[in-house]
Amino acid sequence: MAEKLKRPLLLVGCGKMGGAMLEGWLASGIAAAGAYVVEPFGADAFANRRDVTVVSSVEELPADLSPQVIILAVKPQAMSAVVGAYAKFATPDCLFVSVAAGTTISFFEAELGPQAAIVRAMPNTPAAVGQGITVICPNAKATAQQVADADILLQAVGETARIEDEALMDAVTGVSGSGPAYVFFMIECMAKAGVDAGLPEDLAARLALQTVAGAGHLARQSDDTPDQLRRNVTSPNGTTQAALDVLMADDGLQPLMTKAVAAAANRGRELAG
Ligand SMILES: NC(=O)C1=CN([C@@H]2O[C@H](COP(=O)(O)OP(=O)(O)OC[C@H]3O[C@@H](n4cnc5c(N)ncnc54)[C@H](OP(=O)(O)O)[C@@H]3O)[C@@H](O)[C@H]2O)C=CC1
Ligand SMILES: O=C(O)[C@@H]1CCC=N1
Repeated sequence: MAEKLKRPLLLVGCGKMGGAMLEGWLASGIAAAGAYVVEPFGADAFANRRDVTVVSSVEELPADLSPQVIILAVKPQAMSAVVGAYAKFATPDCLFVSVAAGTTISFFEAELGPQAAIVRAMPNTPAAVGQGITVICPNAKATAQQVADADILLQAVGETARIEDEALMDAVTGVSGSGPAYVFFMIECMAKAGVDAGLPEDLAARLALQTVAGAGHLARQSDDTPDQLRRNVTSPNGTTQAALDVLMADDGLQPLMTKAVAAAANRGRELAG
């Protein structure tokens, strides 16, 4: 780990996404200056962890706390009730990173003040094991150093990409933010299909999980494209071809996936209010 934050990070909301990122940050050592967590009913998984202080409200934070980065990871629907209490931290040397789906940079500028440095980010839960991908989009007040800080922080839990057009964030959410759920569902579907084809449940579950994990690993390691890797499995007129004739039919997986991603992106736009 080359770079570490010089001042503490403050995580607001330590649920599934905030907790996944914090797990990754602690493992990477990036929060060497300490991490503070605000979580109303406590964050048991982090209560006794070194360098982590968990409090249940903003009022319980040390009066002299000067976080380098504040990560806002509460539900989009809760954000307007929560974020105002953090406006006191909105000085030029404090960066706000929001991971909330749909919630726009202009919303945060209105809540935190026009001087606030903000990065809107869309991570995903594989961050917990350092395998996430996060797309970031900064506002005009975020300095190059602060954007670099956000990048360092999020690279500690996986890959990052940057976009300038905030409107693309909803499509990003539809592909990678929500995407792990589609893959987990595919594991479930493959296992169920195996049981339907006569396999014992535990073997079907194991085959489905390792096949998805192994294929993902191969796709990443290989110089071949996913398309070529698919062809490598597909013997002419063999078993895979029979299955792909179903999955690649006009009403197969592609139109379904396009519809699913569009539904997620549309929901993101709705959450913007
Ligand atoms: N889950 C995911 O895969 C991803 C989620 N996101 C985004 O991350 C954000 C969090 O989602 P997710 O982790 O799934 O949701 P969770 O409900 O698991 O986490 C939100 C947490 O915030 C807590 N909270 C509520 N009010 C406050 C408050 N006033 N101060 C501090 N914490 C508070 C909640 O506590 P309590 O439950 O007690 O109310 C909860 O633990 C959302 O905005 C979502 O869009 C982005 C990418 C992926
Ligand atoms: O389902 C949601 O709204 C959040 C955003 C992306 C993943 N989970």
